[in-house]
Amino acid sequence: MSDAPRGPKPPIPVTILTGFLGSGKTTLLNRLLRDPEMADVAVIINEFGEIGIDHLLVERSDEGIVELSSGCLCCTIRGDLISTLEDLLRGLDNGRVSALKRVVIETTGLADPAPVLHTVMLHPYLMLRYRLDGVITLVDAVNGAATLDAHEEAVKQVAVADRIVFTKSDLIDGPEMEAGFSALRERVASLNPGALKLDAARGEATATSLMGSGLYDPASKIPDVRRWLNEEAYRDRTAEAHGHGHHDHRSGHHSGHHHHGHDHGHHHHDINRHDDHIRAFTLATSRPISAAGLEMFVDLLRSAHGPKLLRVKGVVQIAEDPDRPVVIHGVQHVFHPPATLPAWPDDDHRTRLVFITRDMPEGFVRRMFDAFTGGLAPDTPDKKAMTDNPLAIGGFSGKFG
Ligand SMILES: Nc1nc2c(ncn2[C@@H]2O[C@H](COP(=O)(O)OP(=O)(O)OP(=O)(O)O)[C@@H](O)[C@H]2O)c(=O)[nH]1
Repeated sequence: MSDAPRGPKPPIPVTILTGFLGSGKTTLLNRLLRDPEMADVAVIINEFGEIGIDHLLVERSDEGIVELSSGCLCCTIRGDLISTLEDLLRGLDNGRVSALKRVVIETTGLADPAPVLHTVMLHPYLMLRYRLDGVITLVDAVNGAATLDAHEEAVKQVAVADRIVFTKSDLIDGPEMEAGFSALRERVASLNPGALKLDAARGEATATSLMGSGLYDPASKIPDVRRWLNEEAYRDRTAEAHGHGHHDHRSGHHSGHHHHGHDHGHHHHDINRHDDHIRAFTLATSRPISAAGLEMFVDLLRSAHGPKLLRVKGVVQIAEDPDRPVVIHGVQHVFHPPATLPAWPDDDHRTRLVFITRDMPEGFVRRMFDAFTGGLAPDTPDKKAMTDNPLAIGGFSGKFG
């Protein structure tokens, strides 16, 4: 009965909002929900987290979906996340929900964000209708360092992010706190060089800057691979690590030598710091890989090393079809089905991948990729041996996980 075109509808982008307990997720959401940009966006929050949103609700509804005066839809998770996402689709399909531009899912503070991502990306039906756009992670400017020290999940939340928002920086007062915050920003940047960093107190955490961090910006026809990967940031970090010093992007703070923080870092001498397990690096090569080789590389990464992969994204040049790049996008062992772009967005046709890993060294990933592009170093096992037994690779001493 409707005039709507038949055939599959384009997938709805999903944004994950994460951040440790009390990092300010509800506060930020409350502010975002007043933004006209958030019209036709559905926000899914946990029952526990809804206190701060209550005063925005214009009506209650039995379905658990309410429309705010800004046009934003708000749902609380009544059953599980899957049924909430299905309810939204049902509402859209039967016209009860007039439009659904995007879904934002607020995760509980303690959570490892991966299971939420898995719910969306591995569900056979939901993955056809929803697509992961990006992950926003909130980091408390005052308590963030202690949280990163104490909780591995917090480190993971930072590592998987596309956008990082520093909250409560308005509470930073005096040189000691300034130094602590400066060290925290430095630490977050080395955990995740590519994510855009925003400061809530400076008004930077707007709907426009937070949403649409994925490759497919509905506003632009040509995917902005450069912006999405931001691999320059990874290279800058590597250069800094080799002694080029760092520049502080926050205006008025150029000293840059605060970050030793001996008096704040109780865990300074703790060799087991969670951060030390994390590596952020890029892999770029002008050697194309066969379609089958890429599939095996991704399969091997995912099946044997999934828990060690926090985030992987990039574009890959395929030997059989070098003019159309394949997009790779994975969070731990969950990968989006590879998508083929109609053309390269610019003159750079090299394979470019960015990785954030835990206990998986750069050299290991590089050798594994090289094995599938035929660029094997003479002293490494050949790719047959590797696919037969991925543990045979030199320098790797992990176990299947
Ligand atoms: N000064 C200041 N306080 C903030 C800011 N953001 C949040 N808060 C306060 O921090 C506390 C926790 O904020 P919430 O927004 O409830 O944090 P949350 O991440 O939703 O917390 P959980 O749902 O418990 O995980 C509240 O008292 C907020 O008022 C900020 O940018 N500046």
